[in-house]
Amino acid sequence: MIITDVEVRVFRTTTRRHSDSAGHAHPGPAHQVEQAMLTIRTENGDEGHSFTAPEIVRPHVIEKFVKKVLIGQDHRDRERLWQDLAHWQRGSAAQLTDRTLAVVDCALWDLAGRSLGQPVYKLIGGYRDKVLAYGSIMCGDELEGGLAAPDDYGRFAETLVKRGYRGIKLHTWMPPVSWAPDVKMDLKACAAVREAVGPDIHLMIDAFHWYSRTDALALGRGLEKLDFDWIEEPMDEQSMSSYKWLADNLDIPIVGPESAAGKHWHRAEWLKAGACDILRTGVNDVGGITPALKTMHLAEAFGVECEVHGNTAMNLHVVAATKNCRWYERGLLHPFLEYDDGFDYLKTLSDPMDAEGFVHVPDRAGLGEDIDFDFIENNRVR
Ligand SMILES: O=C(O)[C@H](O)[C@@H](O)[C@@H](O)C(=O)NO
Ligand SMILES: [Mg+2]
Repeated sequence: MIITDVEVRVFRTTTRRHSDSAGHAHPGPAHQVEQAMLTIRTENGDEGHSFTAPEIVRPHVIEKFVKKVLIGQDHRDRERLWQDLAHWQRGSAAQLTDRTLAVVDCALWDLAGRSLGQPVYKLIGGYRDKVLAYGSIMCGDELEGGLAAPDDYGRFAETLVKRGYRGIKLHTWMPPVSWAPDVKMDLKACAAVREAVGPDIHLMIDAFHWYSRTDALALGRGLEKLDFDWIEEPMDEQSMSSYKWLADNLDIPIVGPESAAGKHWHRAEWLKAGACDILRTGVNDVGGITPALKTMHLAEAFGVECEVHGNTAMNLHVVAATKNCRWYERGLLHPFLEYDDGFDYLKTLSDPMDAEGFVHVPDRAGLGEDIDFDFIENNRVR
């Protein structure tokens, strides 16, 4: 049970996802990027693994913080280990981020599951073994035949419904797209999708994240006419009072916060302030599965649903172990990409979706990621 080692393996993986100057993903030519696998090992050889960007687990962070907290400790003491790392953040000169807490916490949960031969959601306390997914479409672009016009979104939405999705979320156009942001164009894309899929498919929007209150109000009012389920992150989430104002002025549910710092503590303040109608959490956003569960339970105590941000196994296990969440966010999707091709370092998908739109939680131990260790070793760079 005692942690004896923390190891980072950095390897090359091929992807067609490219980030723009605002960090949003778009399709492009296949290229190689570096990925890191964090491994936490115990005295009896049990291991837990989790994946992240190499800079999140760079040597300074691992040697100065992670190893100092973990080595010599009982790996089952996830709550104390998480609290110890979280308390060190304040004095870390902003070097110990929520992303690092998240990857360490996920590897500890994976270790617990693998050592006991149980899926993580069953260790937490399973609620379901499958969940409806919404297709989370990439931000708009200026690619011919991509997501460059409202009808492109409509056509793509039709293919997603044929694939089995019962919910679709649009990320509309944002800078650096030359003419974005544009509320009217956002509403045209949403109208084209509603027209294309009909009244029974659930629709949501994740809009430009820095609209003014009046722009966000105009967008929300337009979405109410299109019977959208929710509006997400249309303004800077650092202004909680703006979201309180928007929620007071709109009927369509407001979902948030996704990107605001402060983990479950700040999300408690959003609920107390009435700044959202549906809360939001995400394993990477709040620092792990441990705080994501705290957020889910906090929302449940207020009778509030909490939607989980992001795909991958870590978020799927949170959704599978909680009741007050309707969807799994499967994405990001684009007409030029085949999401079901997965990752070259995983042998099978962590979030397989059937033709009825249900994602099934793999019945594999830990987070259930079917890791291709040979691929990682053969493509390892350090
Ligand atoms: O680039 C972003 O803002 C996020 O990756 C976004 O596209 C997506 O993850 C999201 O916000 N989902 O709700
Ligand atoms: Mg979002």
